[in-house]
Amino acid sequence: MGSEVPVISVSHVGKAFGDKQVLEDISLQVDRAETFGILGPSGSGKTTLVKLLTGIDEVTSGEVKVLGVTMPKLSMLQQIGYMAQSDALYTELSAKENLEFFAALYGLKGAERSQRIKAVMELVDLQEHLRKRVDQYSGGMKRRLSLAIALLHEPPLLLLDEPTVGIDPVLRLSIWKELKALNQKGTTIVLTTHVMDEAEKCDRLGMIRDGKLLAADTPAGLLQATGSTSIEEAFLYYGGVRS
Ligand SMILES: Nc1ncnc2c1ncn2[C@@H]1O[C@H](COP(=O)(O)OP(=O)(O)OP(=O)(O)O)[C@@H](O)[C@H]1O
Repeated sequence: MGSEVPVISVSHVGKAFGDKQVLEDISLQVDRAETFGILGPSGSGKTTLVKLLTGIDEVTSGEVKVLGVTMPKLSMLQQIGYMAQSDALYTELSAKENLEFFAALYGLKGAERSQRIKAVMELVDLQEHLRKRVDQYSGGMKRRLSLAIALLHEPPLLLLDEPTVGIDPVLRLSIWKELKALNQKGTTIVLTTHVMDEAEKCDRLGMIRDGKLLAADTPAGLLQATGSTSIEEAFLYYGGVRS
């Protein structure tokens, strides 16, 4: 494991929008098959960091590498399944048409395409709504369809921005079960969350506040470092409420 190129390598990354510094000197690595959770108060820079990892945005300083390749790099989209915070769906099309559009983008064809569409729709429990137009979907259904699209091409890296918002607890559990199964097969997962019991399921957590990475450690390591008995307490220790 030690000799492998890290799936994600972030070195001294800064990001500014105009004169507003949003991320400052962030360095971190995520290894293959890790689940890395990004925690931080609203506006602390989590989405900005995820967008730098996808290559949608570009760093102002420092460097982001995914699987050894300096980002942004368009061809790396094949390697990444990205679920944005606001759903990027064609609402006037059916779920099936949305999935087919993205499948084509990822070069999935024929039987493999049909089989993947079926598998991901079953996973998010939307198989009965495949032909429904997305503008008739509820908010939670749209989140689930977005997750299905991120998983469609079985990418080695999943970048999920608040993946389970608006998803009921039962389905959330089954989605986590699947994420963990993907993990065991070697998929690397980076996600942002506000849900503390989800944070506990991550192998490691990065605590961000005001654009700075204050700590990155296992949940147990963070509890120990902060003298906390819960991740929520550790989150508050790192400035979860005050900014
Ligand atoms: N394109 C942009 N132009 C200017 N400022 C931006 C832009 N994108 C993000 N920001 C600012 O960067 C800061 C961090 O935003 P970001 O969305 O990364 O936070 P977040 O931690 O994901 O928040 P939340 O938990 O509410 O989603 C905010 O102050 C936001 O206003």
